[in-house]
Amino acid sequence: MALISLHNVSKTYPPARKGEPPVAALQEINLEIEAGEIFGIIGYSGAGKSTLVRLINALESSTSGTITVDGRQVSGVPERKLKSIRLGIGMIFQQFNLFNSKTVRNNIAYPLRVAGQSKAEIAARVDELLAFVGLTDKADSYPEQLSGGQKQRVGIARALAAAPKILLADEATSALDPETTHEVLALLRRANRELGITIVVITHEMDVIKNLATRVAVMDGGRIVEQGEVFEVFSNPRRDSSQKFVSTVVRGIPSPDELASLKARHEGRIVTLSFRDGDEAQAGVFLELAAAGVGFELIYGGINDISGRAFGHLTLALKGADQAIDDALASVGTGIKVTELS
Ligand SMILES: Nc1ncnc2c1ncn2[C@@H]1O[C@H](COP(=O)(O)OP(=O)(O)OP(=O)(O)O)[C@@H](O)[C@H]1O
Repeated sequence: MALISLHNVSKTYPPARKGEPPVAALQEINLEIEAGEIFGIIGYSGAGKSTLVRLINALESSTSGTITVDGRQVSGVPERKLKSIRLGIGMIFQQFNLFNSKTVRNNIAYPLRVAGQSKAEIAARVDELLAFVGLTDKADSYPEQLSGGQKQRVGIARALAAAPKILLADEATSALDPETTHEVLALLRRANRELGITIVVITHEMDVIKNLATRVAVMDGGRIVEQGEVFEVFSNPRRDSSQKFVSTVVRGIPSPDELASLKARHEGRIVTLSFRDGDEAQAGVFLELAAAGVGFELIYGGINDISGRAFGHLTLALKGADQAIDDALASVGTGIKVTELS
């Protein structure tokens, strides 16, 4: 059974003002997150990501549907039973949410104190966590003396303190610069690999999903519009909203402005060929075009590497008789994806 499972989950909020319709924040969500994976949830602001997180960690209840976490039902359960479920879930946040009046050591110790551990147990565990996140020398510093990346490392240590099975990262790198983001992502990968913790990453940053997650769900308007292996969703997004996200980080797809400029500079019909690792037709494409008497010029392109697999997009300007181009594209299109850019 999946570690986190949502079945037909919906969440409706009452309207902000009388006479307005209720807010359907989540609609018919079906999601299974397996133990040990790093699962990404992506979507624009208002898509429902934070609501989904609040349902998973039992801070709010769903309007309908069932949610189970680590084999236990979360939906429709009395408050006193939710405490132990919440203890099994660590959280990190965009704004770190550290106690500014406590030292790094005491921030990390906080959940252990709440759980009633002894002083000696807490001291030993905090030392272990400080070493894990590389902040042993900052144990007695206060949050304001730390950089953003260091603050998030404290946040991660605190979230890991009670050895939860699940870590929810809600926009955890959105306030950080690219280099620091990289470091924090490396630490999360290490927590997943070395501690076996399941990580759910909520973000609007496609780059984070690309570099961290193994599977992803794309949310739009309270629904999951697409989900699958990151490589699959990135190399062949099936829905418009996923395509929009993916095109922001994938190399080789011209933006609308770039396409306009390409069209102004090149004659002929413009097509993008999308290749993926293992597409056998790749090598034959250019031979096929040449054999059909279609001239081509390479005008745009790029290769991406995700989860150790490659995919890419090459944009060509084609010259020749329309019929010859149509026939060649139909034939090429049986082996790889061809998109004509109009
Ligand atoms: N407590 C609430 N009461 C009423 N409406 C809410 C509440 N929380 C969220 N909403 C609405 O539910 C929808 C989804 O919001 P949610 O915060 O889950 O989206 P999000 O994808 O996390 O966005 P962001 O990235 O901006 O946090 C939005 O229309 C939001 O206005």
